[in-house]
Amino acid sequence: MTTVIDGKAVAASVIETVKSATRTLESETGVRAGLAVVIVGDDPASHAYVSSKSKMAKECGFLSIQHTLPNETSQQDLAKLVADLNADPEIHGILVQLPLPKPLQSEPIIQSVLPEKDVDGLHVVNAGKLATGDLEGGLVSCTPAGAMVFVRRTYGEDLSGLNAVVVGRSNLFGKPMSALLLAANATVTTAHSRTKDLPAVCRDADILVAAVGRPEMIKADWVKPGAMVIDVGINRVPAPERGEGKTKLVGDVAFEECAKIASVITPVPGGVGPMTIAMLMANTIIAAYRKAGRKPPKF
Ligand SMILES: Nc1nc2c(c(=O)[nH]1)N[C@@H](CN(C=O)c1ccc(C(=O)N[C@@H](CCC(=O)O)C(=O)O)cc1)CN2
Repeated sequence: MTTVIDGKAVAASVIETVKSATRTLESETGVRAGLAVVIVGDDPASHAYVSSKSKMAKECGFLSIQHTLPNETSQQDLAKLVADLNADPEIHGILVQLPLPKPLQSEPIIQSVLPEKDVDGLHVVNAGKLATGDLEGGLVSCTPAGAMVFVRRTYGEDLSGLNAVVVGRSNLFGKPMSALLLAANATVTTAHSRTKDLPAVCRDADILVAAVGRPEMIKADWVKPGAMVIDVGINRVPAPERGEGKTKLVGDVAFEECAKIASVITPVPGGVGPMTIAMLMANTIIAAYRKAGRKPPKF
């Protein structure tokens, strides 16, 4: 029997932990966790994600601030906003929604967020801590942190003896996911578009993670029987079967056929996606606990 992970349910359990930790922190120290989310431009998907983040932050009991800036925002004005948020003692977490509209450059902005407020986990200090196996001191990028919750709930804390293959090497997902799996003692391969015989490499994986952005690229014969398959892709494709001009979301994994081979699999939608926002809340409460000199909860 294949287990299809219910990402919404797991995310809801993470949010319950965040809510309880928020109440404890406020009642014991008077500190209310604060999250600032910054969005530039008018991309509809980004606006939807940011609204969900701001709404969820309120539900968690945080001070939730959203800065919505126009397309024409200059690099300097955006940098000034980040500097102001860095200096604001009520704000424990800062997230700049990506991608930024052209010609804005995201990297200088990401690196200007104070590492201790970088709840996206993208600052080189946080990426470096993760790369050196320091999982307690830094903040981890939200989507891989969420995928690791699924892995821990399936296999436990120690992945010794398991082969993990991560297809994709982005800074937002592939690299931190590989580092997290390695820190949990898995034998990790980071595969990408230039990997030779990708299907054969994937077939070796006990844990196969797909983050390539190519609809349904991973096929059933790429999957080792009994493997755990985590799909991080979110691709909107035409769905003429639903009516003229209709679309649907699919992952990077051909779900129906791969579900017959895997023992555990995540769906799209409803798998890793909801964990991204839940782990942003988790990172914010971790940052607030650290600022207050308290030991943060574990997720
Ligand atoms: N600064 C950041 N920018 C972006 C990130 C990020 O982690 N930090 N990730 C993505 C977008 N994203 C959050 O920002 C995000 C993507 C998807 C989901 C989600 O819940 N997806 C649902 C489907 C949603 C739909 O119907 O469209 C799912 O998979 O079930 C949440 C957050 C890029 N930018």
